[in-house]
Amino acid sequence: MTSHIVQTDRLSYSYGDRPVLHEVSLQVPTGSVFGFLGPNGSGKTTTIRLLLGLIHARGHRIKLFGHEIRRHRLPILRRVGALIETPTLYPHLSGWQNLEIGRLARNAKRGQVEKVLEMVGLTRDASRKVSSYSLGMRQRLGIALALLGDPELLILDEPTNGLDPGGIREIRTLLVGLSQSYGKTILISSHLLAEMEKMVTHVAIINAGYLLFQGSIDHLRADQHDRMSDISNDPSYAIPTLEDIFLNLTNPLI
Ligand SMILES: Nc1ncnc2c1ncn2[C@@H]1O[C@H](COP(=O)(O)OP(=O)(O)OP(=O)(O)O)[C@@H](O)[C@H]1O
Repeated sequence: MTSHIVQTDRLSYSYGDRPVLHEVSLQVPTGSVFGFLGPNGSGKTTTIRLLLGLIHARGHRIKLFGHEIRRHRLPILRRVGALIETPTLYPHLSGWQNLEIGRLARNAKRGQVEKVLEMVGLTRDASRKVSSYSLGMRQRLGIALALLGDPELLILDEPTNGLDPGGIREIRTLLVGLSQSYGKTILISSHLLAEMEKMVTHVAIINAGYLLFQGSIDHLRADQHDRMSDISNDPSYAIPTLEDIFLNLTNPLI
């Protein structure tokens, strides 16, 4: 098993003549819950689309599971489950039926539907029409779709967008459970720093297409705590929150 499940090497990308990513070298540790954090428009979705082979950056090597996506796209993508913002669901069908369609499309084993329903806590609601689901339940169903085929890596782009605090908490509990009980590596993009802080083990912080930091959240906190205590000359400076750190990285005081 490779120690980094996702690796990019100075990845840059432009839409036409407009550069939006600048030499981003991401390293996502296997087994981590990796928060890919940055404000709107910072380049998170573009990076994720590149990782999934949906768009291509000429001359760049992107590796998933240690293999280059461009050369081994299909076998790699079989090991990845992805959800980009809101899932495409059939509202007039039940949760179970939506998953069965997904299972057939992915050629996943029988029994997978029941398994993923249980993983996301939707077993009791499986026979209800999706049109009667809350937004949070729809997102969980989207994650269940991504889990069909038992992928080792889940890539979720802003999965909590539009959810109320209860819905966000449900997704957080679900993702922590998927990591701890099922050993999934989860790459999750978000601009909700306070929320991410409660669930991630590692972070990458991106702003305007530049990667400002990546590493474990403990490392980030310790590093920034030292920097901020130096600046304030007060060693008892409180442990900074991710929001403090983000502001400090994007508007450095020194
Ligand atoms: N298809 C496209 N054509 C041209 N420019 C694009 C396209 N998609 C995104 N962009 C631009 O690229 C930049 C990065 O966008 P991207 O969607 O990757 O950021 P993001 O961090 O995911 O933001 P958000 O959270 O708003 O989705 C933005 O300036 C955006 O306007």
